[in-house]
Amino acid sequence: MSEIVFGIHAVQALLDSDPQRFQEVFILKGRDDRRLQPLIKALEAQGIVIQVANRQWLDSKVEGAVHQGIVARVKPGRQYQEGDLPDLIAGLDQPFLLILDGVTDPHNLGACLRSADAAGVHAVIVPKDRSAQLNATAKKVASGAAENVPLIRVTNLARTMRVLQEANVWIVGTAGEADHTVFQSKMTGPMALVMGAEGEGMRRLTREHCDELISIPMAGSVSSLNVSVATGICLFEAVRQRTSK
Ligand SMILES: C[S@@+](CC[C@H](N)C(=O)[O-])C[C@H]1O[C@@H](n2cnc3c(N)ncnc32)[C@H](O)[C@@H]1O
Repeated sequence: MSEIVFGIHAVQALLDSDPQRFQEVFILKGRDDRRLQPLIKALEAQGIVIQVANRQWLDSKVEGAVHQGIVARVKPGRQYQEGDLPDLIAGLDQPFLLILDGVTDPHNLGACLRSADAAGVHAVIVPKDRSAQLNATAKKVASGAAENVPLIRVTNLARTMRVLQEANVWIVGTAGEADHTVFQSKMTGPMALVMGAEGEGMRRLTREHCDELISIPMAGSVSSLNVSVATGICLFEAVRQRTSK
């Protein structure tokens, strides 16, 4: 079994975090740019096999995404299971979690993972039957974050939310119409932020299981933000609060 990782940042991030996972790397024939060269050198220094491939072959490996002239075949990373969640939380002082209730676009999943990683989120939770796959595109957009942040797929999201609440995790849902804004919310303790689907937002049951609903104030004519943008705003407001003395 192997997975594909592509793009300069994603390959670099995996090399930094877990070089043992590389099986082989393919670079575009004739590609000789300044951004790729240091990465090739670093890969070679780790003894990783590098081969040259033509554009058509590389394109065929990445589902039409932009590979920036580099595609790696790697061993699968650690897969987290639903049963890992209680242990993961138990080991944390102040759990900081992100729940994506129905984000189905791999670009959005990747962008949310990237923001989650940057914000120091301990795990991202998604419903098994209602989420984008962590495919090559999501990993590329995540820019290495997919290798770092545990992604946990759960069968019944409402049940998982109850488990989190029993562990004293405060669950903050997001909805454009909520009266309380993200800037008024207190996000300093153990918490899980819940984001909704691209089209319909959070499901009714998910919404009902939230302890609090917050909105991001919208000043213009558009009624909502892209889910990954909204994720970044809410996570970093939480980071601001959690890190200010
Ligand atoms: C494109 S929006 C969904 C819009 C949907 N029509 C709704 O009413 O929720 C996707 C997700 O991004 C987040 N989001 C976008 N704009 C937001 C805002 N102004 N306030 C809070 N959350 C927002 C929410 O998590 C939402 O479920």
